[in-house]
Amino acid sequence: MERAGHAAADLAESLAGTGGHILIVAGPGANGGDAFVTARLLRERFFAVSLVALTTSAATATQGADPDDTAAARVAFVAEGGELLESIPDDTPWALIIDGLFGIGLSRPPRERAAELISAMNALARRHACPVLALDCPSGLNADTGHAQPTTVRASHTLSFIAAKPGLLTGDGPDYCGQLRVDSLGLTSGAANPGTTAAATDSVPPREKPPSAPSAPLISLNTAEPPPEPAAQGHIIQRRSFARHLRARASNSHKGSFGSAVIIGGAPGMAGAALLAGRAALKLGAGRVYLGLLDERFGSVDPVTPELMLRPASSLAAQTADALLLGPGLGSGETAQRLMEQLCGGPVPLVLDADALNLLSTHPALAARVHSRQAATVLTPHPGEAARLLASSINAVQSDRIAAASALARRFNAHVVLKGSGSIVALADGRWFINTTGNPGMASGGMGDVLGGILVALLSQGWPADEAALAAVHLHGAAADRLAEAGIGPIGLTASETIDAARHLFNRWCAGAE
Ligand SMILES: NC(=O)C1=CN([C@@H]2O[C@H](COP(=O)(O)OP(=O)(O)OC[C@H]3O[C@@H](n4cnc5c(N)ncnc54)[C@H](O)[C@@H]3O)[C@@H](O)[C@H]2O)[C@@H](O)CC1
Ligand SMILES: Nc1ncnc2c1ncn2[C@@H]1O[C@H](COP(=O)(O)OP(=O)(O)O)[C@@H](O)[C@H]1O
Ligand SMILES: [K+]
Repeated sequence: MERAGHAAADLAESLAGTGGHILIVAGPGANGGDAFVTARLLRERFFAVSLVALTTSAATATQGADPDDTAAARVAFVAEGGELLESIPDDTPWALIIDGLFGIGLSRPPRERAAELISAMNALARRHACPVLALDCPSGLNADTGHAQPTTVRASHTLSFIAAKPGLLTGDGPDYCGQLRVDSLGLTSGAANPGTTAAATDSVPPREKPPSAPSAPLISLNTAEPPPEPAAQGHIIQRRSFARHLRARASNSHKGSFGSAVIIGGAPGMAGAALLAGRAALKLGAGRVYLGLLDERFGSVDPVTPELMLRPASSLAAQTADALLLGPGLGSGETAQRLMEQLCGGPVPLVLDADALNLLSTHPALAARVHSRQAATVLTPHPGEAARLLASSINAVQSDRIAAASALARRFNAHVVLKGSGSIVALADGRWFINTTGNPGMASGGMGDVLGGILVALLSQGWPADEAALAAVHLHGAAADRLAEAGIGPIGLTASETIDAARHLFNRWCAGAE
């Protein structure tokens, strides 16, 4: 706690500037303890500090917390002349607000005085245009799941202690955390999270690079259902998670060296989805890309990308493929269903997206077939598709994205990419990862088709399915981030532009240029 307070005071000092007034709100548990230590240290550094505690009675103040640490921090603050205020002083031009109300111990929605303090912090930050520093986790955000309560602190900066928590990186987390920074507090792996390496202290801007520690483990708290062995382990996806497959091409290679990707979809009115997937597969290096369109009126050539081999979908069922993507614009008619039945049992890696997932949710026999496949399967649902597959609601999926993705991975014996802000990749063996690349510019039509195309391209080039899923998700988001940094987005970013950016980045990664 003392170390947490020091780290917080250092950051607060840089955020508040000189001579500013700092408002600190302290809760009843150890998060409040961190706030008392921070307040004491900032007073020692001559800042004007106003500290408002949720409970001012020492007896109730330590309930549920580490009573010794929190009480000692409170006593030390008061002993050095600090005052516990009942309410937030009026008319103070706050330079910084520090939220030390709740951290990982939030156990119910904030109500009454707790909710009032959170609302006041948010309102004052808006009124004074001042930064809000959340200690460990913005109060009201579930640090396990990324689900925000209706009353949650909207921080501009979050300083998370020991390691990042999953809920800071997915769902509502990034919007409420602002710039995320992780301080390991000097703890080594064993102390932080047995069996993992320590988290780094690097600054993590929202939606961008995670801490650059070797494997950036996350503290996994209590995801709903315990997964099968090996024990579930949360990590942030980093390039090193799949770097061993990033390599330059051998000179003596030919198109057969990079596999055939087969993509089935494009029912009448939905050819665009399959074309986007096909173009992505081509530009991410598949040796040959066959596109089986259900809309047979479309013709046999895509004039924009004549390299794609367009075929009637039914004729591709027997085509030799090294990897298969089923679903972009597939529709849910009888032909789609028949093709699914034909192709699901095959011995090659299979990606199921979009309508293929919807068919899976309504046809138990197909689901059983997918579960018993010999080759790897990757499912790429967005939250709506995940909800249908789980016979649940989008709200339920979004309120615990890790649990939802993990449940699907178990149910279908597949690797699952649950898309959206902070995509979750849950692997069939129980491990799960959070992706921190990507931005809201990706909330545009066709972006998911591009992900499917990137994925099938990597699979056709022989990548193992688990690492292909991690790499495709990471690359897809990183490409969109690159474009947004260059002003091509987030507003108006298109799926087609993301394909070209992904190709550029992938080539640089494979060449070791970055
Ligand atoms: N575990 C560790 O090694 C460290 C923990 N630290 C801090 O400790 C925090 C966790 O401490 P705690 O476990 O005490 O948890 P918190 O301080 O997050 O909150 C727990 C307290 O809040 C109450 N509470 C929860 N939800 C409430 C609600 N909606 N309305 C009113 N009261 C509510 C609980 O009854 C309990 O008293 C971390 O987030 C971090 O800030 C740091 O000091 C660094 C080291
Ligand atoms: N706010 C966001 N932040 C990060 N990534 C996003 C965001 N919104 C969408 N994406 C990504 O964009 C893609 C959208 O996929 P999907 O919803 O299937 O789109 P479509 O059906 O139009 O192809 C997914 O990879 C998803 O993770
Ligand atoms: K907090």
